Amino acid sequence: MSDLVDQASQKQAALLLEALPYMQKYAGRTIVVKYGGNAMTDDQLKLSVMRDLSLLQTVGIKIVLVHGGGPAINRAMEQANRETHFIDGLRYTDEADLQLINAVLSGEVNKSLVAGLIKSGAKAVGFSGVDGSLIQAKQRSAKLGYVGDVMKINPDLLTLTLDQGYMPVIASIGVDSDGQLYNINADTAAAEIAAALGAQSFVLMTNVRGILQDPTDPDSLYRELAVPELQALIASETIQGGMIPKLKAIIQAMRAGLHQAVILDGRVPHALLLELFSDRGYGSLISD
Ligand SMILES: Nc1ncnc2c1ncn2[C@@H]1O[C@H](COP(=O)(O)OP(=O)(O)O)[C@@H](O)[C@H]1O
Ligand SMILES: CC(=O)N[C@@H](CCC(=O)OP(=O)(O)O)C(=O)O
Repeated sequence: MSDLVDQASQKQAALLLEALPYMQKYAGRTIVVKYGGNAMTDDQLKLSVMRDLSLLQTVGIKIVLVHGGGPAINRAMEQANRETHFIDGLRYTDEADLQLINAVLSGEVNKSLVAGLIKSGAKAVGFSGVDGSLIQAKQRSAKLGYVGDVMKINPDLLTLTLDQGYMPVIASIGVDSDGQLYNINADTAAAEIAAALGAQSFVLMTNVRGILQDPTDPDSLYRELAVPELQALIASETIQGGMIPKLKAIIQAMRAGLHQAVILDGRVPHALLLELFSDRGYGSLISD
């Protein structure tokens, strides 16, 4: 064996050994991962994220994957010649939009992720928040149409599938007791699910390194923050756009008992593994 191969194998073994205590720390625990539409930039990258999730399942971590799909919805709306507008970061949703959004999120995006997980050797099952009344919702306000607020999470279907060794993959569509569906922001849905399951950690994969002091400077990353600091950042308007619902969802989930959340760049290969399995951390770590 050449020296080069030998050195490379040594490095690989060292990395595995470094990861071991973290694998042990999370084994048997639940981690809720929110995979944002803006991090699903191409099929290759999506598959690489599914491989990482498959590895986490293989080492005994119970993963619940909640996904968005904003850009895929935008494309479908454009193709259908429908106008999109957002109010405070939430998409106004009329009856026809709701049908299309449900088809894109619960159909196209959900099944492509489940297929990617199966291709990566994982056991995965996809459903939306409608199935098993997982996400019980109500209308947020008339001015947003069929946008929902989460009233309650019914975790039965999640515990059932996790106990059978499957990874549940969830589209953020909710339902009320009359069977009316609602479009729900995926960050909010994921945070509510993390709180309801008493998850060990809640990881949000997006298209920035984490929470930035200056949104135009990737090097201005906050590595660690606590909830009161998040509130101050929102109040000072350092946080804008799509980052606002993320932080509000984390604050809400922490009030409901979540202890740890992480925001990281899901477009960086293996960011999830680097975050969970090394001392260095990777994105912004938020503690209660
Ligand atoms: N202080 C900040 N730090 C990081 N991102 C920020 C900040 N303020 C605003 N943002 C914006 O929030 C976006 C992430 O939210 P969003 O586009 O909704 O992502 P996703 O599709 O993953 O949910 C970033 O791309 C960035 O433009
Ligand atoms: C009410 C509302 O705005 N729902 C979102 C649901 C999808 C989502 O949140 O996707 P990302 O995580 O990729 O942004 C929407 O219609 O875009």
